[in-house]
Amino acid sequence: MACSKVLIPTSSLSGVREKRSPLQSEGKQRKQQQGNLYKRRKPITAAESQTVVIGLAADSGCGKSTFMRRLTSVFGGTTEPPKGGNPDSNTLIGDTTTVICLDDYHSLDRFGRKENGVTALHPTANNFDLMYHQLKCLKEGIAVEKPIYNHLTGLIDSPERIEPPKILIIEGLHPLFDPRVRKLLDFSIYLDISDDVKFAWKTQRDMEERGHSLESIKASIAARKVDFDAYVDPQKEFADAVIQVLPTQLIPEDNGGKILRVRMVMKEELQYFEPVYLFDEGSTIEWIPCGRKLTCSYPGIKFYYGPETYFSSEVSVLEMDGQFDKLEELIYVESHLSNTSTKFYGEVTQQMLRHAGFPGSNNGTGLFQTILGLKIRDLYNQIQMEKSGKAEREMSRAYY
Ligand SMILES: Nc1ncnc2c1ncn2[C@@H]1O[C@H](COP(=O)(O)OP(=O)(O)OP(=O)(O)O)[C@@H](O)[C@H]1O
Ligand SMILES: O=C(CO)[C@H](O)[C@H](O)COP(=O)(O)O
Repeated sequence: MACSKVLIPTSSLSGVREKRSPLQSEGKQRKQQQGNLYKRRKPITAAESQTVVIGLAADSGCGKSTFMRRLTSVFGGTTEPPKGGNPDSNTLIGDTTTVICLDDYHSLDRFGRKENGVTALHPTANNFDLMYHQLKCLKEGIAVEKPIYNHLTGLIDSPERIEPPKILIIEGLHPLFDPRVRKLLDFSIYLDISDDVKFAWKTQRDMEERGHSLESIKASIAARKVDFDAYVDPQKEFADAVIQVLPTQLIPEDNGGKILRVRMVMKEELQYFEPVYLFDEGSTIEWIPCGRKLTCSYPGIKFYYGPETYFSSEVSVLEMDGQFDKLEELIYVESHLSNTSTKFYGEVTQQMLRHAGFPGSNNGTGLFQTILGLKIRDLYNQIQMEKSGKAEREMSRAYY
C-alpha cells in the first residue's frame, strides 16, 4: 500500500511574527533574520498539514449527491472529476474540497457479490483495511492511489491518484462503520430517510431516470433491507449530526413523501460545532411562522426546537414540518435562528435561493443541509486558526 509523501510549501506559513529585542544591533538582527529565514524553510509537519475529514453516511438514493452539491458550493467554485482520468470516476475535486465515494472500497465487484450472495452493504463486500489506511494517509498529507468502483460496468477499475485536499469528504454507505475510520473524522453526518420517503424518492428517480419497473425497485429495496438494518442504519448513533426525513404530521395519515417533516439532530459538547437554535438556546419551542411575514398554503409550516437525548447523547433538535411557498421569505425564518455560522445577514437564504432548483429546496432537507454546509465551513476555519496558532507557537519556540 504505497503512499507518496507530499510536502506543504512553507509559503503557507506567511504571517509568522518575529520577536526582536530592542537591544539587538542591526548586524545581529540581520544574522538572526537570515537564521529565521533558514528555519522558516523547514517543511511543516504532517500534524500541521492535516486534512479536515468529513463523513456523510446514507443508503443509496437518500440524497448524498444533492447534499454534496450544497456543501461544496459553500466553498465557492465548482467540483469536477479528476482531469484526464477515468471518465467513470466517482471523485469530485474542487479548490478546497475533494469528495470521494466509499463505493470505491468495494472489495467484491457486482459479479463477485452475486457469486457470494452478498449485497454491497455487507462488510465482506468492502475493504475497510484499505479504506482506513488510505484515509489516514490523506489526513496526514500523503497522496494515495485509490481504487475506482465502476457503476457502469460493475467492475473495479485501475486506481486513481488522490492528493490530500484541505477538506476531504467521504460519502457512502459506511463512513462510520469502522471505529478506526470514525476516529479520523472531524465531523460526521447521517441522512436518516424513513422507509416511506426513501421509497418515494427511489421510485421517482429509478422509474423516471433509469427506466426501472416498480416491481424491480421494490425487490431491490427488500433485498437490501436486512443488511441495511444490520450495517448501515446503526451508524447514526455515531454521527455528530443526523438529518431525519419523515412524512408530515400536518396531514393525518399522509405518507406520500411530498410534504416532509425534517429534523436536524445536533450533538452537544463538540469542540468545533455549536448547535443551531431557534429563539432561545436550551428552551423547548413550537413555532408556526405563517402569517404576515411568511406565506403558507395548506398544510402550513411548523417549527420545533428543543433538547433531547439521542441514543445516550445530549442533543438539540431543530425541526421543520411543511414547505415554503416563497423561498425569498425564508429570510424571516433565518432571522429567528442563531448559531448558523453565516458570514453575513441572510447567507442561508442566499444559498438556498442560489440552488432553488435542487431537490428539497422548499423544505427542511434543503434548509438543514445548507446550514450544515455553513457549519462545516466554520469548523474548518476554526481548525485552521488553531493550527496556525500552534505553528506560530512552534516557530517562536524554534527561534529561542
Ligand atoms: N431533499 C430531497 N427532496 C426530494 N427529493 C430528493 C431530495 N434529495 C434527493 N432527492 C431525490 O432522491 C434521488 C436520489 O438523490 P441523490 O442522487 O442525491 O442520492 P444519493 O444518495 O447520492 O444516491 P446514490 O447513492 O444512489 O447515487 C434523486 O432523484 C433526488 O431527486
Ligand atoms: O448501494 C450502493 C451505493 O451506491 C450501490 O448499490 C453499490 O455501490 C453497488 O453499485 P451497483 O448497484 O452499481 O453495482
